[in-house]
Amino acid sequence: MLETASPTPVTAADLDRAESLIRSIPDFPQPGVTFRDIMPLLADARALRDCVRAMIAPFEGTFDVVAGVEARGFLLAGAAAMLADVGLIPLRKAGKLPKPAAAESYDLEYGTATIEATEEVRPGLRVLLMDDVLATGGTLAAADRLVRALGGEVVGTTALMELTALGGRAHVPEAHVLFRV
Ligand SMILES: O=P(O)(O)OC[C@H]1O[C@H](OP(=O)(O)OP(=O)(O)O)[C@H](O)[C@@H]1O
Ligand SMILES: Nc1ncnc2[nH]cnc12
Repeated sequence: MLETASPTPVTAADLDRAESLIRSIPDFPQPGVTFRDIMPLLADARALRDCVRAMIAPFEGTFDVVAGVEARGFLLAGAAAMLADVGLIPLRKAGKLPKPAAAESYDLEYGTATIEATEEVRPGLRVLLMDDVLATGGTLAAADRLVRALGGEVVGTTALMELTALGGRAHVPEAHVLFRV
């Protein structure tokens, strides 16, 4: 049985506890940005497990792989792939993959970036996209384009938290998120 099918569901209280472990750092990485630091949450076994289970629960049985966006998305996607007993596809920042099959560029809250994927994203592969933060939505929208450009099927998008003031949901309207700040 998959871990996500555990008879003990993740409760609202579990998620409140996990959310309390997200640290807000003012003016990082630049003045005016409040950085939402998930390191305390990741360091807590119960919070990490509860969050990953809740992030993938709505999609159980619908995906062949989890694709995580470098770097923080890797941490959650790796844990999710193990829980769901599926493979992991890292979507890497430009220049890291020796043999990229496709690339997509996008704007960030603080800068611009390009992500790349390998040919392991094959036509018809059912992919669950995963990241820590939905901010402007540029990253997850680019990840969606990237997977589709290689013929993959995006079955869903899941993030730990949404920074609502940045309006990213307009770019990924179906995204499943645990926390809204
Ligand atoms: O919705 P968006 O505006 O696109 O922003 C969200 C992205 O920004 C952060 O990544 P970042 O590029 O800072 O990289 P990191 O994970 O390597 O820290 C975060 O981990 C998301 O991937
Ligand atoms: N404010 C923020 N905090 C943490 N991660 C982010 N990614 C984009 N914006 C972010």
